[in-house]
Amino acid sequence: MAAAGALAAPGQLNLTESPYWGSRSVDCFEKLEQIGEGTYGQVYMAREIKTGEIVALKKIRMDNEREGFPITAIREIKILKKLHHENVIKLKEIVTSQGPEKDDLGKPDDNKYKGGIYMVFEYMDHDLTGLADRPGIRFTVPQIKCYMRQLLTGLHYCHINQVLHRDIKGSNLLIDNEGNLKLADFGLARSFSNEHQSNLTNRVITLWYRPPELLLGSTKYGPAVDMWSVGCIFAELLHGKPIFPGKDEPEQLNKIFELCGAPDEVNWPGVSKIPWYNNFKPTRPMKRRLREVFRHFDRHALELLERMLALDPAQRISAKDALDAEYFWTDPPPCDPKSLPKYESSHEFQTKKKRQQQRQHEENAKRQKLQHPQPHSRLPPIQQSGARPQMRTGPNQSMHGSQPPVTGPGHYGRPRGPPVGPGRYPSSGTSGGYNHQSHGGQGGGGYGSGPYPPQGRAPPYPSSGMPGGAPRGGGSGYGVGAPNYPPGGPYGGSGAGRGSNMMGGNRNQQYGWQQ
Ligand SMILES: Nc1ncnc2c1ncn2[C@@H]1O[C@H](COP(=O)(O)OP(=O)(O)OP(=O)(O)O)[C@@H](O)[C@H]1O
Repeated sequence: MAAAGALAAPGQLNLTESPYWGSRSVDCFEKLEQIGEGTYGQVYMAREIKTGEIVALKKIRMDNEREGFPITAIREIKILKKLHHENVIKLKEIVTSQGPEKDDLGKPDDNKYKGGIYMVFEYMDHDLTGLADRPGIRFTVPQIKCYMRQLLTGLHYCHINQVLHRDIKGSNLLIDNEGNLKLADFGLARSFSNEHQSNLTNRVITLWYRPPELLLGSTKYGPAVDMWSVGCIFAELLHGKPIFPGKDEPEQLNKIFELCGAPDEVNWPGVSKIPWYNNFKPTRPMKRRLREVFRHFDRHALELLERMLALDPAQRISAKDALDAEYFWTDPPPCDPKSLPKYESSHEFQTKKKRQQQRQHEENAKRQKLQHPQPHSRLPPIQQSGARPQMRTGPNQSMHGSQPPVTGPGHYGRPRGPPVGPGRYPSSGTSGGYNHQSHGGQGGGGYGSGPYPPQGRAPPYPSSGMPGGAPRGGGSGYGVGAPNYPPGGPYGGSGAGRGSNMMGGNRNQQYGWQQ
């Protein structure tokens, strides 16, 4: 049974501690390269000197000394010490650095005299975002089923152990070269209780994966919030690009309503009592269009997606029930993780960096060209007496005088920053709308134009993208019936929040979800 491996009685947590916890120095490890840059610190690939084992070291950022040890790190350590499952990242130990830390060249770094704390994790070769960003990657249906099943199994384990992850997204799903997928980054996770629902913050989960109940201001919520994010990832795997790439909270809600319909007391009993419902409820009817927009998906995939993307969290499918869905039990079956192809490591940080370097390189080449103009190699050379068009001037120029196209800004092009708040989100340009229909003159999806909730308890959403200022024409841009995305189409290969998509090279690529 798919779910069997995940089952563990609630409360049955392994609390055995490693004898090493906190007692060893980071000098027991040799840093090899940086593989991640998160909100809460850098992540390095490192080798344990004694054993040669490769691990990931996550440095806990202690920028703000006065606030002491960051609460996110305390939570992450506390929770990970309890969770032991093959689809949850393993925290092996905590190590410290006492005195001056060394910089990348091995010299003491003057700014780092305070000492540091590192979490030592098992090393994973990829994160899903980085893997999917590799050129030429194309996930097959059995592969998608395999990843989805592992994601759901890991999440089911968290949920029965009363842990909400609260930041499910591609870069937090780590994959090794044995095809194992593990949930990582429990910095926003927390325990919950089914009996006593206490108030929790609604400013969690990266915007594109954040469910409507949080966007509407709910502070009493449960595992269903993670299942919404899983639905977004599932749809992204099938569709080939993010389905709700909002640039701020109002736009995010608009995108959700355009696809999933507007919430009301009929489809979501109790919605009108959610704090910000009146501020954000659409002023015009919006039908649920998921089945229509994604009609090219496999029937069982669509059925499952419908249940993951239920607006009402009470009606949203649980991880356990999702594992029992027909989708996983009909042909083609999920593949064996071990049969998955092995790739050189790819983390979002590295793919972003490579893209940045490529862009830099192109800019330099352009600058060089401006300084030393040369005839355009694609145009017939201007005939000058005795002059021959210059061809290659250096190793950085291709035969044709042009560089391979860059697929827009880095994938998940949002700046790093707190996982909540507009600064973190893609700053622009994901407008577009469904490509087979226009919601003539909708001007932003018809939110009520009433006053926005005041700051404080109310949504601190910026006014951009709100009624009047909301992005016109939506922005979801679902390629109905067409699994590949023509360049310059409504999604315009670049300029969007993320140039390429989570699940494969770029937007023009075709994915293996069609049978
Ligand atoms: N165990 C690991 N093995 C390999 N790579 C890892 C590991 N843990 C983290 N990474 C890489 O580092 C990145 C950042 O890690 P993580 O998400 O834990 O940090 P964070 O500071 O919480 O980041 P964020 O701001 O995205 O929430 C991941 O996306 C992944 O690419």
